[in-house]
Amino acid sequence: MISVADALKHIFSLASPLPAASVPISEAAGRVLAEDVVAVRDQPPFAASAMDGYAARGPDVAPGATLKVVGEAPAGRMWTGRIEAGECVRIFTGAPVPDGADHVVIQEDTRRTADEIEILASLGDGANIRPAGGDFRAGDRLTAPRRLTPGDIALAASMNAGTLTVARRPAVALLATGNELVAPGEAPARDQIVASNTYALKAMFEAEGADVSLLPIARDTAESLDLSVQLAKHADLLVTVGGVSVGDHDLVGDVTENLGMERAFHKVAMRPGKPLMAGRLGMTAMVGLPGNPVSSIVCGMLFVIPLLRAMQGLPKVQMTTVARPLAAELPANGPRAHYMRAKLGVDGTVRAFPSQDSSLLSILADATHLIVRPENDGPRMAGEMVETLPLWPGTA
Ligand SMILES: Nc1nc2c(c(=O)[nH]1)N[C@H]1C(S)=C(S)[C@@H](COP(=O)(O)OP(=O)(O)OC[C@H]3O[C@@H](n4cnc5c(N)ncnc54)[C@H](O)[C@@H]3O)O[C@H]1N2
Ligand code: MOO
Repeated sequence: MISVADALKHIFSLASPLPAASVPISEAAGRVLAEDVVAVRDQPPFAASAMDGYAARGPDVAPGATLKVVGEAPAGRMWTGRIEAGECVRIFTGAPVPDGADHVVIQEDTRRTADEIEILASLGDGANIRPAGGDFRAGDRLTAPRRLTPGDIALAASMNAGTLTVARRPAVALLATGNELVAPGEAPARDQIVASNTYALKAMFEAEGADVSLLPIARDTAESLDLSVQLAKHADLLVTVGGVSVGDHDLVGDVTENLGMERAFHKVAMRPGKPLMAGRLGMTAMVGLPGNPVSSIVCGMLFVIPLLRAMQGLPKVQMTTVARPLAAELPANGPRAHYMRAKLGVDGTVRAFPSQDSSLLSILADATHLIVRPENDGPRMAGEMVETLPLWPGTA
């Protein structure tokens, strides 16, 4: 059995970064940027008014002063004259500030008559002008690689990028295996259960930018598995669920090896997830997740998500953990790293659920975090800091 860190190294060696593609900016959120976006002009491109009011010259701006209104500058239509002493221009938020002006007096601080304004005693001390290039300059970059957040998209749009170069979405074929499984909504026989894992995994991988196709459930026969694996031939990644342990009906390893899989490893010193397997089948990377629902979801999170990120050009790093205090003591851990379902309390502590059986989805759904116990970690007291992984980012 290898360690979680070594298993992840092997998994990364299965990944080659996918080629880049160009997408309209309106479709780019959540994709991984493959090429820097470079600003072609300053933003704002001109000194712009930050308020609705009157643009004027600094020395003229004083309570009690009277200024002649000589023009109007709405956003999108600049006033091209030059403001002289004793003059002002009616201006609106976002409009270019006319030459000669270095102040915008907000309209609340003025009294307007037909073609004059009087500046009131309430005058504030702000110039209310956004300098040219105050946001970014021509040549500034939004650097790749990065997963594009809505904020990045707004910045790239502002840099005038109509299309962005992003990594192609990894094509993932997801395959549940087992005679006992039916799809949700179907009628299970008395000795059957409903497949659950692949639906969670599909959601997790899609949230990482993958294009996931759910293959029909394979039966525990070499023929059925063989056929299903063939269906995944054009995928970048095949993720199987179940059939990787040592039972007579656990055929995923044998079938994929007969089809030419170069195995990277089988079995990892972790709980849940011990029978994890990975390798390469031709051009397709393959990860064989254990069948128990929690095992597959934990392994999907620890290994497949970092792999999908690496395929999209992001750094090859493990999932980021956060240290949090324990709500209650934990006994010493054994020789396998343990990923314990836990709940974050309002006081910021994490409490492990008493049962950690890897079949219990009710506990997984109630959990917010996994507590990461390293191999042979000693007993831990309440209040001690432990590393945690958020289970469902974006929901807490
Ligand atoms: N003698 C041993 N038996 C087992 C070992 C072992 O080391 N020695 N390891 C155990 C561990 S740990 C795990 S995890 C499981 C994993 O085995 P498989 O990957 O071969 O998974 P299956 O046997 O096919 O299924 C296990 C369990 O999960 C249910 N399952 C499978 N797929 C799904 C699905 N898509 N949705 C919901 N539930 C699923 C399946 O019905 C079984 O109950 O092996 C242990 N055994
Ligand atoms: O470690 Mo297996 O992954 O529980 O149930």
